[in-house]
Amino acid sequence: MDIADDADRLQTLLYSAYDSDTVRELERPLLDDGVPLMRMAASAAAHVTMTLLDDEDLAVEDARVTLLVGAGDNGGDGLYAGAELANEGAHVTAIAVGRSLHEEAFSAFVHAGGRVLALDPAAEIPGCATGFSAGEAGERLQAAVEYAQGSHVIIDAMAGIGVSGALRGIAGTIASSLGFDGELPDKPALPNNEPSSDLPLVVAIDTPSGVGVNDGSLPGPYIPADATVTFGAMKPCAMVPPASYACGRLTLVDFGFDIDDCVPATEMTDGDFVTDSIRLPQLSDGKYSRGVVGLVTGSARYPGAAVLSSTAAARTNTGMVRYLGPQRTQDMVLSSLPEAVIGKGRVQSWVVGSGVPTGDDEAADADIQRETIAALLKHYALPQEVDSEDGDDAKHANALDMPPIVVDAGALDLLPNKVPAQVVVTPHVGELARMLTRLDENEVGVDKVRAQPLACARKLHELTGATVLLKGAVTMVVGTDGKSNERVILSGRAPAWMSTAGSGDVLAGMLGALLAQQDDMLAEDPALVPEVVAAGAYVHGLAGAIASQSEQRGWHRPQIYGHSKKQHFGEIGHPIIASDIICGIQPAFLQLL
Ligand SMILES: NC(=O)C1=CN([C@@H]2O[C@H](COP(=O)(O)OP(=O)(O)OC[C@H]3O[C@@H](n4cnc5c(N)ncnc54)[C@H](OP(=O)(O)O)[C@@H]3O)[C@@H](O)[C@H]2O)[C@@H](O)CC1
Ligand SMILES: Nc1ncnc2c1ncn2[C@@H]1O[C@H](COP(=O)(O)OP(=O)(O)O)[C@@H](O)[C@H]1O
Repeated sequence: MDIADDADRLQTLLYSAYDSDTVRELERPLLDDGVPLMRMAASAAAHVTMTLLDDEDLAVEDARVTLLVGAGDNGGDGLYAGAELANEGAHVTAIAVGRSLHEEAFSAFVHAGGRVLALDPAAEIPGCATGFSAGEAGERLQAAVEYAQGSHVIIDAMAGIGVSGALRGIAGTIASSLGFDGELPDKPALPNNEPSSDLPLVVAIDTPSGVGVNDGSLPGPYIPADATVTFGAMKPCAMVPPASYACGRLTLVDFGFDIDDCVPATEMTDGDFVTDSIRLPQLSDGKYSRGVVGLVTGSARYPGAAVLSSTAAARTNTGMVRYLGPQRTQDMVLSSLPEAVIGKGRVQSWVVGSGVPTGDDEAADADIQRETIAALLKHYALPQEVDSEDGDDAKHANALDMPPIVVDAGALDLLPNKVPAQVVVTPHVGELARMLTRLDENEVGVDKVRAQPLACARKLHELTGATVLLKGAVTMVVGTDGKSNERVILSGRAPAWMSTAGSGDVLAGMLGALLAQQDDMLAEDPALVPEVVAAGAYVHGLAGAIASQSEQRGWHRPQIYGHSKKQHFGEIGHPIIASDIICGIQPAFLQLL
C-alpha cells in the first residue's frame, strides 16, 4: 500500500483495521522515541467522556464516574483519563479488577483525588485494603456493581488488545453483571449510532472488554459501549460484527502510525473503493462486451425471485441478461423485463439458486432448476487432492476457465466441495451454518455463526476455496488476495430496512452483473473477485438507503479525534420492499460515478 500523503493516510485509517500484533509493531517506534501515547490516549478518552456528559446536559462537576480498571496498559489509560476527569471536578472511583494497577497512572489518579476499590483479595495496590475474606470479597463485588450501575458514566478499561480469550475471574463476573453473557448486542437501528440516553453511559477504552479483538467475535461476557475511543488504528472488532455493534460510536485517536507497508486485517468499502470496481461503457462497446449475465433463479415454488434477480442484474450496468427457468417464471420475467433473453447462450457470469428450493425442501425433487444448477456447478468442481491424477488436471483447467458464478440460496447445498475463487457463495447466517455442517461434518449451529461470523466465513472459504459473502447488516466478503492469503472486505452501507424478503435475490442479480462486467480481468486476477463482490454489497446497500431515504447503516466510520464535526441528526427513513431497492440502483450509480 502506497500512502501518498496524510489525507490518503487518514482515509486509509478510516476504512482499515489492523490486528493487535500489527498495532503493537506500529506503536513501537513512537514509544521508543518517547512519545507519551498513554497520556494522549487518556486525554482523548477524558474529552470524549466530557462531550458525552455535555450531550446529556450533565455538568462534569456533578458527574459520578466509575472506572473499571485492569492491571495492564488499558487500565493505565483508564486511570489517566480518570485523573483528568477528577481534575475537572468529577467524582471518580476506580474499581480494580486485577491484582495490580499501572503504577504511574495509579499515582496520578490518586493525586487527582480519585478513589480506588480493590476486588481481588490477593491484590497488591499501595493504600488499598487487601487480604480480605472470600465473603467480604463477594460483598465488595456486589457493592462495586451497584456503585457502577448508579453512576453517570462507566469507563471500561479492564482489558484492551492484551486480552486473551473470554474474560475470566473478576473481570468476567463484572462484565456479566454489568453487560451481557451469551446475548448479542441489539438496539434500534438509528442514524449516526446515537448513544442511548440511558444511564450509565459506557465509554470503552480502546476496545470493549470481552470482545474478540482480532475477529469481532464475542467469546464470553462483554460490556457493550455507547462510545469507544480507540488508539492508533482500528482493530477488527471495531468493524466486524457482532463486536462492532458493541462499540457504539467510535472515535479514533490518530498517533500518526506509519501504515505504508501494513496489510490491514479487514477493510471496509467506501464510495471511492466502489467506483473503481464499476466498468464505464467504452466507445467500442456492444451489449456482449458490457457483460451478459445468465440466471437460473426462481422456481415454480418461489417465482418472484426470478423477476427480482433478473431485473436487478439488468439495472446494474450490464449489456444483457439471459434467463433460464420454467415457463411460468419465464413469462413473469418477460412481463417485468421485456429486455430479458430467454434460453441458453454465451454468458460472462452466472447467478444461480435465488428462489430455488433447497435439498431439504419437499419441492426440491420435482424442481428442474436444481437439475440445471447441479449440472452447471459440476463444471466448477476442482479435484480434492493436490497430487491429482491426469484426468484431474484437465478438470482443474476447465473449472478455472468457467465464468464467475454467484451461488445463492437453494443452490448452496449443490456446491462442489472444492471450487475456484470466481465461485461466489452468498449465504445468510442460517445457510452458512448448514454449509459448514455439511462440509465440515460437524454440527455448526446458527448461534455459533452469529457469535463468530467472520471465523465461520473464513472456515467456509478455507474448506471450499469459494469467495464467501456472508449477508447481514455488515456484509462480509472473504476471498483470496491472489497470493494464497485471504482478504476480508466488509460493507456496512445497508440500512436495517433492507432486511425484507427478496432483498437477497436483488443482491445476487447485482453481483452477477458486476462480475460479468469484469470477467476478463477476474480471470487474470482472482484478487479482484472479493473487491467486486464487496462493491456489489455496497451498491446494494446504497440503493436500499436511497430507496428508504435512510441515513442509518450497519457501520459508521470513526470520527478522528480532534477533526470531528458535530453530528447532524440523520433521517431514519421508512420501510421498503425489495423491488424498491431495484429502483434505488440507478440513483446509486448516479451518486457513485
Ligand atoms: N496501541 C497503542 O498505540 C497504545 C495502546 N495503549 C493501551 O494499551 C493497551 C494494551 O495494554 P496491555 O498490553 O498491557 O494489555 P491490556 O489490554 O491492558 O490487557 C492486559 C490485562 O488484561 C488481563 N487479561 C487478559 N486476558 C484476560 C482474560 N481473558 N480475562 C481477564 N483478564 C484478562 C491481563 O490480566 P493477566 O493475564 O495479567 O492476569 C492484564 O491485566 C491497549 O489496548 C491500549 O488501551 C495505550 O496506552 C497507548 C498506546
Ligand atoms: N439488519 C440489516 N441491516 C442491513 N441489511 C440487512 C440487515 N439484515 C439483512 N440485510 C440485508 O438484506 C439482504 C437479505 O438477504 P436474504 O437473507 O438472502 O433475504 P431473501 O432470501 O429474502 O432475499 C442481505 O443483502 C442482507 O445483507
